[in-house]
Amino acid sequence: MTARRIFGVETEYGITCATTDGTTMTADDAARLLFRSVIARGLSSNVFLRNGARLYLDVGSHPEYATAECDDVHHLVVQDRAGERILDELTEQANAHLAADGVAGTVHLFKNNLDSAGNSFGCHENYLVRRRRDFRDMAEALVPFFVTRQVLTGAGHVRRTAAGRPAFAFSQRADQMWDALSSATTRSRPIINTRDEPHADAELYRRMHVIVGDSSVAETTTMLKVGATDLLLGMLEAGVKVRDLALAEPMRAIREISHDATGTEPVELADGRRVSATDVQEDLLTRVLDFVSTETDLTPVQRQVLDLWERGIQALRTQDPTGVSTELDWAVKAGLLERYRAKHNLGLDDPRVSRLLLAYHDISPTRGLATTMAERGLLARITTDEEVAEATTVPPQTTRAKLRGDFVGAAQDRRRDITVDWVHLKINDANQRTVMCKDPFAAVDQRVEDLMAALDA
Ligand SMILES: Nc1ncnc2c1ncn2[C@@H]1O[C@H](COP(=O)(O)OP(=O)(O)OP(=O)(O)O)[C@@H](O)[C@H]1O
Ligand SMILES: [Mg+2]
Repeated sequence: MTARRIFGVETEYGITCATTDGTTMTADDAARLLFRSVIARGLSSNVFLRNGARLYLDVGSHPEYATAECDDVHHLVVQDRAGERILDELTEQANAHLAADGVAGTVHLFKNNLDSAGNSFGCHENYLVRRRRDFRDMAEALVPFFVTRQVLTGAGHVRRTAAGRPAFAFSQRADQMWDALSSATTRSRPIINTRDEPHADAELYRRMHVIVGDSSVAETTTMLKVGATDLLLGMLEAGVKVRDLALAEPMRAIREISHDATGTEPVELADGRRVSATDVQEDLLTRVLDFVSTETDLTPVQRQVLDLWERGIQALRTQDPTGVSTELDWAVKAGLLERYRAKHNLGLDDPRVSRLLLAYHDISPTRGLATTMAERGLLARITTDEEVAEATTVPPQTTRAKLRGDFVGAAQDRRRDITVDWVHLKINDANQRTVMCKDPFAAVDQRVEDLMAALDA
């Protein structure tokens, strides 16, 4: 019933270079410095790594890490954290360069979605779905879920109201979205990007590309974000219809819901009913629970997802975040904010408060807050440092990522020139041998073994 699915998460990171000697360094310069060693190794700022992931610097200055394909939410969380470690290592190298050049500055990388100038960058989720004629219906049925899930998985944000006052909001991303469904990412920034690029056998599959999410710092928030979406998708793919939750104005609702820090103010549905984001989430969770009620082999992480989904709704119902205060980013941040402001008697718009909240997103274990908070029991973890460290070089073992990662690793070890993307593996020599891996579920492939053998030739 809950079929195996492929997922991957792309994270764009915010970058700044804080200098203390009056010199300035733009985000572009900092990003180029960050990628110096990547380019030196592979002659490109767009590389696939031996853990199967993609690391690149697109136009603009946001370094991006796209995890390899996973078929288990726990693995995905581990791979996503591995991306942070890889980028943190690059940050340390960049800082060592600066120090060697006598520049009094520090590069910071942030896992968030807004820079100080208000530019937005994303965290995209990818879900493999079977190709079917009613893809658009399914995507539309998911819109109310994506508009409302920010009350559980939003990163938390201090925004400015129209009157210029600071106020707590659920999401950094909600104000930046312009469309429910569209095939253009940059122009209209839709919730679901419907561009048809499956990175797989196009006759069988589509890749659902979700753009609306906030980047998550808490591992449990990533888990819930992807895990709940996966379960709901499974239910829709099995034929359960969700038609009665369509929103009257999704893009208006997404903003109103983000701005209502209680999660309980109603928004209007297409049928005229008025329900809150919490109501919608509770309704969807009830349907999913009903759908999986006869399921005997839910994975441990699926059970954790359902449990956290339920406790998140409970926290909103009771207006008491205690039960999720180490697991959901917005609640973790609200607690952090509360403690700090009580101690120092500061307003929400005090620059020290802004710096504190930003430090929650700083991926550095030394400069950022997350590592210490986890050590003090203020931030939940579901991975171990060992698992994450291993995932920086070892691909997921049960998907196509294994083929790619092993191929990249073998080529790196033998200093062979190759070209790789999500589907293709190619040796750049006179023969130009290429293998196409169109099945993202396949972790074993004789053709790839032959190709790896050809690396030794
Ligand atoms: N068939 C698939 N189904 C679901 N996810 C996939 C599939 N193939 C690859 N992925 C995941 O999709 C993500 C693709 O990342 P990438 O940044 O290359 O995205 P893109 O949308 O193709 O390109 P871009 O970001 O450059 O517009 C990765 O996280 C990868 O693991
Ligand atoms: Mg991308």
